[in-house]
Amino acid sequence: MTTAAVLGAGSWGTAFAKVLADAGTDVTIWARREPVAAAIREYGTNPDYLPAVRLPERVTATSDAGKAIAGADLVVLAVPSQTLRGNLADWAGFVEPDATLVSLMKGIELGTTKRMSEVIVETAGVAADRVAVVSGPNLAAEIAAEQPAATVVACTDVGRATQVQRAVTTPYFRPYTNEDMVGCELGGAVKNVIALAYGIATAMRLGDNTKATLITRGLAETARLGVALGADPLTFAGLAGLGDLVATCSSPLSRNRTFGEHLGRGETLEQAQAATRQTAEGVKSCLAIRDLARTHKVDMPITEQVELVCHEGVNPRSALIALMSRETKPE
Ligand SMILES: NC(=O)C1=CN([C@@H]2O[C@H](COP(=O)(O)OP(=O)(O)OC[C@H]3O[C@@H](n4cnc5c(N)ncnc54)[C@H](O)[C@@H]3O)[C@@H](O)[C@H]2O)C=CC1
Ligand SMILES: O=C(CO)COP(=O)(O)O
Repeated sequence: MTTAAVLGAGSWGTAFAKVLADAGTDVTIWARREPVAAAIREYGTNPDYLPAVRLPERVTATSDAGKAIAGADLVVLAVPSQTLRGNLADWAGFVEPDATLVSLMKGIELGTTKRMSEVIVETAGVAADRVAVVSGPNLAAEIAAEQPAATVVACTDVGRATQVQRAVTTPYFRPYTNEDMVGCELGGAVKNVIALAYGIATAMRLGDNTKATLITRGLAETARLGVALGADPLTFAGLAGLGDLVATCSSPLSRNRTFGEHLGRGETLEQAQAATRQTAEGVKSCLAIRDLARTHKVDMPITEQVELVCHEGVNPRSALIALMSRETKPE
């Protein structure tokens, strides 16, 4: 019998706790705010993030992270990428010696340009093969509504990947295992940046050819970076690559796409932040991904322009002109 702690009671942490419980795993969610933990315990709902979703009885919650983590076989991390290092420093001492740490996060750390699994290894002081990543086309609200979806569980230890796979297999959630951590994590992080570009294009009323071009060339630059960092190029054709990119770009549920729409309507970063509440990871990660690309001498023109629009106040129309006037080259 597997038990899990889910650290972070946002949309994905909450929906993922439901998946675990529906697969037969006992789950304790850690919520930063006690009223959220109390509502999950008493009413079986998360009023702030997924108010319409009734959580299974196997799900409970606490605002005491130590209580959630102690005894858990799976420690699932579902906080914003940029807060992970600080959070995990407080939590690492509670993690059981053979527990698997599972990252749900889709971001790259600012300053260090590290992937989330690297931050986990460093901060929790665990071997890299104890860390798994779950990534795929998994919009939280759709999963919580039990709309059929698939995902990837990546881990260099195939046994652990299979254990996590088993712990999250339900009639509506179908996980595949994969050993390519780098590819899965980059696919998840970079698609958020491309979804910002897609949202900008949507608000500018650009057509389907433009949007298909953004998806395709966005995937090309993601794969270029991935290959430079040792990923398997085939991963980018899979669920954690193309699958997640298409879901995020095409869905009005995506926070990154929605954030991009605000920018595309001419709002400043501050105005877009004020108008949106949940985590849009691409806004910060675009800086770290741009830095990573420059370090590895990888050309990522869409990411460069998204960063300029987000953080340098560049007008979306100028960004579009810059992309379209680049030197022509073979595909
Ligand atoms: N929502 C979705 O559909 C999906 C999200 N993800 C990824 O999952 C990760 C978590 O995202 P969501 O749950 O969607 O975010 P969210 O914005 O819904 O919730 C974030 C949670 O983190 C908490 N939080 C905020 N600042 C914190 C801090 N300083 N310390 C500790 N906790 C803090 C919030 O209270 C909230 O419970 C992100 O990396 C996201 O990219 C991945 C797949 C699907
Ligand atoms: O990662 C996601 C879907 O797989 C969710 O995307 P957003 O964070 O843009 O909502």
